[in-house]
Amino acid sequence: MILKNLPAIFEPARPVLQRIEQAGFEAYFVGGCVRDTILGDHIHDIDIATSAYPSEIKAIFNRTVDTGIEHGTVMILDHGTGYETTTFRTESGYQDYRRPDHVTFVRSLAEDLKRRDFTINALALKENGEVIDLFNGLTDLKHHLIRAVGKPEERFHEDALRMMRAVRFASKLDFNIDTATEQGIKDNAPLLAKIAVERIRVEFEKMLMGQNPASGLAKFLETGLYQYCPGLDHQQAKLAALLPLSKWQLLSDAQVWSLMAWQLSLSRQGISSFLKSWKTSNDLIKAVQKRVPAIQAIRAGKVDNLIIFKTGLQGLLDANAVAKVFGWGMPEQQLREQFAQLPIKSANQLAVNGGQLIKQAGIKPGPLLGQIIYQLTESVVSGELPNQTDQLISMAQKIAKEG
Ligand SMILES: Nc1ccn([C@@H]2O[C@H](COP(=O)(O)OP(=O)(O)OP(=O)(O)O)[C@@H](O)[C@H]2O)c(=O)n1
Ligand SMILES: [Mg+2]
Repeated sequence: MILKNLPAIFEPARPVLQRIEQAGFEAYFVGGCVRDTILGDHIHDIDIATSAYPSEIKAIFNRTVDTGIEHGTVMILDHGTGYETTTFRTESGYQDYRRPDHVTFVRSLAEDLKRRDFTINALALKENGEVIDLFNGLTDLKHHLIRAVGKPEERFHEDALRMMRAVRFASKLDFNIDTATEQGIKDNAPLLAKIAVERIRVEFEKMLMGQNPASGLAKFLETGLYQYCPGLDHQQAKLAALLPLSKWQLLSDAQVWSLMAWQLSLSRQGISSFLKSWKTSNDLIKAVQKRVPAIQAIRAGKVDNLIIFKTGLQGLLDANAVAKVFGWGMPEQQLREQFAQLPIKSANQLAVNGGQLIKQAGIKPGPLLGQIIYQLTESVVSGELPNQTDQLISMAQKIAKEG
């Protein structure tokens, strides 16, 4: 197969490959960028593989950075753009199911491609548009099939994360998984326990943000992979309840994890421990804790000023995206308008601050001050009280007297 017009992203990289070839070596675009070009999908980055050793690449180009030289990766800097180039390699060992004990540089493209995960990811593209397809990746692309290169078990023993990649691609591309490959995942699913949770998390998130997340999730359940993921091992029934829902379109990790927290009925504390077991950031934990009550409000048709204020616009839109999965979504424009009409949109817009309450309302610093500010904020947000300094101060004095 020859691709006549390569997407624009390849153009500036072509001279880089040409220079490697002129120096007597081979160089190809490889991996996801070739797959996505043939599918006509968006390409987010370009990977280059070459027969030249790192030292040889560094001799050809003036400006390079050693980004992963022990694995054969060197970044070539060309007109302000960096191109990651990796020497063809074979790997051996894999005693821990996640990284090779030895990386050996080789001169043969075939040797390099045969240690890649799936046939659709083992295509190579020459600078002139010629596609090298040694494992029938093109046929599998046409038939929408994810198939391991060679023996599935060997590929999954080399890197157990590839089992998660299979279900991620099934969702992302809306592809099926070849029967032998799927059997390989079932047989080797327990090896996922060897993989760092951060790496699993990336694949899990991408799975739920794909074109057909319900299909990816179904395979994640059928193969038993879920049993080796934090907090999901006993949740088959709740996860399976998501499968009949068809209107998924999640766009961010906050949305993905809010859906999980909602579906698993997690409390505020439960969200924190669940997400800590997935090693997410604290910001994400806070974001999910904000979004779950908003999902509840949307579902109940009780989206009042207070919940809008507490959740914030982005949080509301995320909660609504999750609610949509269940068919409860509100028109986005309505949420935007309700937010726009809030008397104040953040706590610092309150017409009085702690210092003023101490000086002008005679309130002592301490927990009561915090409570008063909270009550004033609530009254202003809900429209009971205008956001005017004098009115807020007299209200504060009244609360202090009564409290
Ligand atoms: N566990 C892995 C990870 C990657 N690869 C190979 O390295 C390429 C690049 O990896 P990566 O960028 O992680 O995945 P892509 O397939 O490019 O998908 P995307 O970047 O779109 O997520 C893959 O296509 C595949 O050939 C592999 O064989 N095994
Ligand atoms: Mg990639």
